[in-house]
Amino acid sequence: MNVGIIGASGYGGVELIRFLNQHPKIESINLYTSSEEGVLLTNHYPHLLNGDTYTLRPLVEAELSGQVDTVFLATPPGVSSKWSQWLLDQGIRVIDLSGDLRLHSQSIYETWYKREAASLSLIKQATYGLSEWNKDTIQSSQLIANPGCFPTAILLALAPVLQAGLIDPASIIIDAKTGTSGAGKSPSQTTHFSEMNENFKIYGVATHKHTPEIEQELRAFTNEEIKVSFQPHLVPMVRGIMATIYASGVEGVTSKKLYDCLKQAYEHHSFIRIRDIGDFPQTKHVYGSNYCDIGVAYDERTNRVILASVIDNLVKGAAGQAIQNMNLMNEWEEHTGLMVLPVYP
Ligand SMILES: NC(=O)C1=CN([C@@H]2O[C@H](COP(=O)(O)OP(=O)(O)OC[C@H]3O[C@@H](n4cnc5c(N)ncnc54)[C@H](OP(=O)(O)O)[C@@H]3O)[C@@H](O)[C@H]2O)C=CC1
Ligand SMILES: CC(=O)N[C@@H](CCC(=O)OP(=O)(O)O)C(=O)O
Repeated sequence: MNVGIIGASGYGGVELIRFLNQHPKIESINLYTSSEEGVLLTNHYPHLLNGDTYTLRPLVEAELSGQVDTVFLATPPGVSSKWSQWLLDQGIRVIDLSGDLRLHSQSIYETWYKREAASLSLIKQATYGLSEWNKDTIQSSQLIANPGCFPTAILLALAPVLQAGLIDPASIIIDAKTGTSGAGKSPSQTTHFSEMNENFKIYGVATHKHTPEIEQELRAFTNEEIKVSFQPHLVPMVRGIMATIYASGVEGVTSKKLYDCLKQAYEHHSFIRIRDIGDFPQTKHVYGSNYCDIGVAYDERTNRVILASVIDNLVKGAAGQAIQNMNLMNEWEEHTGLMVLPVYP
């Protein structure tokens, strides 16, 4: 299969190349740029040199038409709304890593993203690509809205226990930490070394754009309106997300019940690893891989359920899940090209 990456020179794009390069079903990887036509990507990223120099191609219709079967959009907000419909009309499948098509409601998108939403007809064609939960709809879809990095870690941990009715949906508090690569490749005052080293920052207080995405998708597991307190923090590391989730337990809940519920939900999903009771994951346990590791405990003293979920934001939170979705769309084994162990230490 021939794939294209729009936004290939960004962090998500480069991570897509790392995995697609060793994917057995991929014949060619075509890279597109809106600003650096003809430049060799390996000038920016020498780590990619393996005989292939990866020339960036201009982002114009003639360069895409007939050249690619599937396109990954690893681009800032607004690009997907501009390109997706044209690509679909050419019979090209689209996997969008941006947040443009994840929210069903245009007005909710405009409130949280502070920009114009994509057309309703485009939004309606998109399937939310949480691979472990939406396999059937992903398989029959031409357009995937790849989940945000925080929602991926959070939904994977919460979905089973909410569906099983083990926690009170009205009591969810999510305290999340992320590395700086989540902000993309462009330098900024917020993320540069002197600001981030030996520092820990709260941001997007009660306003983060992943809040409505989490709430929208949680509704699918409870059939009721849920509001969550979601609070991200930037920590001095490059990759990784840890979401620590607190919720009140329902009567009779135990650590064992919670563990059994998670274990059973992911019995047939090789990328989700549930830790034994009392054992909690760290971001380094998933670094560079498509795994999501989840630990759980019940604190009887406070009636609080505590879940900790870790992913690599660039892999399971972006490029890895996007490739997992490509695999599902093509009915290939979902782990094709993705089974690498985390880098450790
Ligand atoms: N980083 C992460 O951990 C995650 C990111 N995402 C989402 O994935 C998307 C990409 O993120 P990331 O790779 O980090 O971002 P980067 O800023 O690192 O890269 C984005 C790339 O998009 C291209 N681009 C910029 N403007 C345009 C345009 N108008 N038209 C076409 N291409 C454009 C640029 O390449 P060029 O100038 O060559 O065109 C740039 O390299 C974003 O929507 C982000 O929110 C989702 C989950 C996790
Ligand atoms: C550190 C940092 O800034 N992280 C980004 C998350 C990246 C992401 O998943 O963004 P999209 O929803 O746009 O795809 C943020 O908090 O906005």
